[in-house]
Amino acid sequence: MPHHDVMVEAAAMPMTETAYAKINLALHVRARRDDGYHALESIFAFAEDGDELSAQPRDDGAITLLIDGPFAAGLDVGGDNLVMRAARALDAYLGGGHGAALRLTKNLPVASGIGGGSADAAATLRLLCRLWGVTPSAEALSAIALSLGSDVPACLASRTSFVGGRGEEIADIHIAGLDGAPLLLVNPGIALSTGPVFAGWDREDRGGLLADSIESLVSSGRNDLESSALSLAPVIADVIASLRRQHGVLLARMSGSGATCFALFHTACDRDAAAALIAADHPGWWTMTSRIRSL
Ligand SMILES: C[C@](O)(CO)[C@H](O)COP(=O)(O)OP(=O)(O)OC[C@H]1O[C@@H](n2ccc(N)nc2=O)[C@H](O)[C@@H]1O
Ligand SMILES: Nc1ncnc2c1ncn2[C@@H]1O[C@H](COP(=O)(O)OP(=O)(O)OP(=O)(O)O)[C@@H](O)[C@H]1O
Repeated sequence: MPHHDVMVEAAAMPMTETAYAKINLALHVRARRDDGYHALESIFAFAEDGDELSAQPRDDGAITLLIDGPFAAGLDVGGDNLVMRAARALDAYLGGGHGAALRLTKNLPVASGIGGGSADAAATLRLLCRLWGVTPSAEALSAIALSLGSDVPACLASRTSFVGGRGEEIADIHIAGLDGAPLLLVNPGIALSTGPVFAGWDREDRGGLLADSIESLVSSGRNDLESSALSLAPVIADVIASLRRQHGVLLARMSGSGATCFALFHTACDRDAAAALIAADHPGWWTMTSRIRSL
């Protein structure tokens, strides 16, 4: 095959990125701020799996989006989609005129506390920087990310981190035994909007987050949004209880504003057995097996 045909074929291959599911291993809400947001302390970790994004260049300067996958039906491809908002924000920062044909395969439930939309937005920024051959400064990219949502800056690197402020203060951390830990996510089939869950927080500061091991995450970590989410969706208590009674569980808790809960396991066998038992008991619940992403 002549060399130039190989080049043409290679150029037609879409570029891809994974939008890694986000897990709040602990989420301490410290205060309601004057701007309506809440000051947080959280340990973010990421699954190795999530939504999938792909992009190809478009010469006409248009940005388009197609959505497929198991949770595509819950989403609109219009300008409100976080993928479109991220693409337009980056294009505007670059002065406009960049085209892309984007495809999102929506594997994660929508409005479920695992940052699906935020991870999609961050993955779109990573993908389009590659597609358009641009390297904005880390500060510029973080500012674009924060304009899209509080979780988006941490989703840019998708590394285990300590997150403070509204979500924009990010420091990498190492927690012994966490990298590659077998992970199970379970959602009872309920969408919960983040705003009302924060609004139901009882405004009691239960103290800061100091956790450097899985054991200290278990003993001193909390999710301060759990009781508010539970009052909106009581079934979350059943999800947490089903995870906690499984063999080989290290830590089980709700993630973010719910309703998805996660569990970390000693072994992949323990995790897979738990996933099978929970799926058999609750056929309407969504489950995903993965591992904690390590870099
Ligand atoms: C619950 C978490 O997922 C934990 O990681 C995040 O704090 C929420 O992040 P997010 O979904 O990206 O949230 P945003 O889209 O920025 O905000 C949605 C709504 O959640 C509330 N919100 C969000 C973040 C924050 N630190 N304080 C808040 O009170 C606000 O009412 C806001 O209007
Ligand atoms: N690509 C997208 N994927 C998911 N939700 C999107 C997307 N684009 C826009 N949204 C909207 O964003 C809202 C929040 O979605 P998301 O799935 O990020 O919430 P979440 O899982 O509760 O996140 P968090 O953990 O940050 O609270 C939903 O109400 C949804 O309609």
